[in-house]
Amino acid sequence: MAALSTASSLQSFSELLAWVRPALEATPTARLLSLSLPLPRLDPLAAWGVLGSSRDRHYYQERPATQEAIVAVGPAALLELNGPQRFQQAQTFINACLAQGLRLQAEGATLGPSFCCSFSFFEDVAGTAPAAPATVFLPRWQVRCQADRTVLTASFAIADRESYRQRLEEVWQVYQHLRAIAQQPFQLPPLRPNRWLEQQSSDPQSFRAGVETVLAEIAAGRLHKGVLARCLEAIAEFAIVPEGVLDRLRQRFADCAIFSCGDGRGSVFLGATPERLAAVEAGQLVTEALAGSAPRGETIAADQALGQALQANPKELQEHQLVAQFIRQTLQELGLEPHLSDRPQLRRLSNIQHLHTPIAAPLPAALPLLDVVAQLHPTPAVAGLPKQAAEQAIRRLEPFERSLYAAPVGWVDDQGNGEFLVGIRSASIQGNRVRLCAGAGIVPGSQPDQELVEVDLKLQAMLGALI
Ligand SMILES: C=C(O[C@@H]1C=C(C(=O)O)C=C[C@H]1O)C(=O)O
Repeated sequence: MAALSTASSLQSFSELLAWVRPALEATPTARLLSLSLPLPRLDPLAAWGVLGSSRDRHYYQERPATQEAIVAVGPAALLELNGPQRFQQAQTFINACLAQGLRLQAEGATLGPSFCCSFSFFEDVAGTAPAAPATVFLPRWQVRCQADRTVLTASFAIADRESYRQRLEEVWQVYQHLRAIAQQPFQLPPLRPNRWLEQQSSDPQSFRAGVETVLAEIAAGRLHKGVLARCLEAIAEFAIVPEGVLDRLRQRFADCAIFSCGDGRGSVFLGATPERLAAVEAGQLVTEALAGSAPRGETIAADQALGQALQANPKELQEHQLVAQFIRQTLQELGLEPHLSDRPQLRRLSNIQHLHTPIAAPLPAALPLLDVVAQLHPTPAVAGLPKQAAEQAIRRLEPFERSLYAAPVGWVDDQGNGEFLVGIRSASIQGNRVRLCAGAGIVPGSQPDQELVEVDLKLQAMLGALI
């Protein structure tokens, strides 16, 4: 296991070297070094501009409402994999990296390295899909922001006992650069005006027919709930700038989690999701049921009426309860004791409102977050119930590959803390081409036309933020 030492505030490169060298000498087995240094508060998008760009392999996550963010750029260690054991294999890789790693934290830098992960919706994906079914990487550069602290963590392989000096010089330079930009207000460079040249959505008639088929499967007792999505593809005149999209998303959807995953090969999957699959902090697991939707009203009175109608609508309540019960049961099967209220609250986003039940459970240290993610994904909020029959219906009825849509993206750190989001309200970007998916839950009483309206509302909100 890695040693952990601290250094009081570092003023110069020679102090950094004098701190790291003896620690490395005392740990001859270390193959990876992670170095954490304290920073003043800074804008995560500004930090990204120093560490690299959306063209690099990256994971970006920001919650504007709580001022939490993680910016992770470039791989110091990377694994791409597929198959039914992908969550467990990702955890094995993380354990192996931690076992070979030496982690050093300077005073005030009490946040360690994180491993950033993305998993596709299904365990295997078509050969043409841009994303690997599972990716986990230890970032070369990471800035983590919390309300009370900001920390740079640089990680790199130690090839031999001499070459680390050059890496350390680079770390020192980046550290100085980040400290300097923290003093300045941040603004993205102006983006050139862009426009859509072409837009094409999957056939609305085949979506309606899919909804009818799911309703027939429910009537026949093969399904309790299904979730069907539509896909929209668009081509813009110029390449879409992911940093610009994220900046817009964080302004428009400040109460959501803004995220971006890039494979460093030209594909970026980003979005503003209201849905957290699972998070762990200090031994507490937090998850939620989010299902059941209504539009926002034009006036306060109309909005409240829509919200109250949503909370009293038996069809929406059933759709929601199936999700809450599934999560409760899954956590209980993992030996946990989840707490949740019987009545869902309202979660109001700028364009839509949902039924929402927060769920929490103490999590023993022996149970990693990824084990919980493996059991929860896909919840009936994005797949349906029973899981297997719902997944088969999706494969049969959706005329496109879900890829990363509605799948888990997130991170876990060296202390077992972390967060996985559900990758909805999202888009895949490749240069000037984008692909968006959005879905809706189908239960008895669902109307194909209404589901189509709900899905299109979700698609348009995302499309409008892309250029
Ligand atoms: C599937 C999506 O959203 C899910 C479906 C919802 C619903 O049907 O009411 C609500 C929230 C999400 O759990 C999506 O946005 O694509």
